[in-house]
Amino acid sequence: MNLRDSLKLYFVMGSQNCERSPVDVLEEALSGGVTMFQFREKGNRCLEGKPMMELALELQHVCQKYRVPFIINDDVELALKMGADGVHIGQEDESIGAVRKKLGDKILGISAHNVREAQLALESGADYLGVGPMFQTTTKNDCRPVQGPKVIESMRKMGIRLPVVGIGGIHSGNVHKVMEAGSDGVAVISAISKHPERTHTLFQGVQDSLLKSF
Ligand SMILES: Cc1ncc(COP(=O)(O)OP(=O)(O)O)c(N)n1
Ligand SMILES: Cc1ncsc1CCOP(=O)(O)O
Ligand SMILES: [Mg+2]
Repeated sequence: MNLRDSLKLYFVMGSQNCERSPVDVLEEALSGGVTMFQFREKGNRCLEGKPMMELALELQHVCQKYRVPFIINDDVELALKMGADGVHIGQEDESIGAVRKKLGDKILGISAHNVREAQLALESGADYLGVGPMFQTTTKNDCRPVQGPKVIESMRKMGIRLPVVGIGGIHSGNVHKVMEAGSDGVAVISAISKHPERTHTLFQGVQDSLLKSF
């Protein structure tokens, strides 16, 4: 699968986001249509040290079973140590160019909140952009103000063709707005971690929007 297709339904999750076993949640999500996974063990009640590493390895194993890319949030050294498929970093994390050098040809995702950040990420070697927050979310404490799907529209208008996923407050009722703005897919935490059975409706929403755009 190429990267644009892998980004259709991108599940981001850590144990702090789950009300049940994260391994079971991921397994259900993957069987429900998730196309890419990011391990984001961060915030209140998150695991550290050996328990974090053990969980990461278990989740990586599940992704390998479903042949879905396994991405690590923030921690480039952990990603290299584990042989993960890539890393996602934000504007407050390590410099994009330095991370690209360390990663070689592994997948590098960058958070972008506006056209300028998107352009810089593109020039520094990003493979895809995570753009948000699209809508109000309570999942990330230090979230930037809501940008809305319009920011993806403006990136496209300015000629940025890099694969893009919208993130933040996305659920099956608003996924079409993100896709109609020109996104290749959506990245979600709570819409799946709290309700893995809704994965099908989200995936269907992405597929319907892609079909309509042809
Ligand atoms: C796909 C995707 N997009 C954006 C983010 C947010 O990254 P960042 O701004 O670095 O914030 P944290 O997730 O590290 O808190 C993401 N993780 N994934
Ligand atoms: C990690 C992240 N980055 C921007 S918003 C967000 C949280 C997304 O969580 P949810 O899908 O539950 O709104
Ligand atoms: Mg980060």
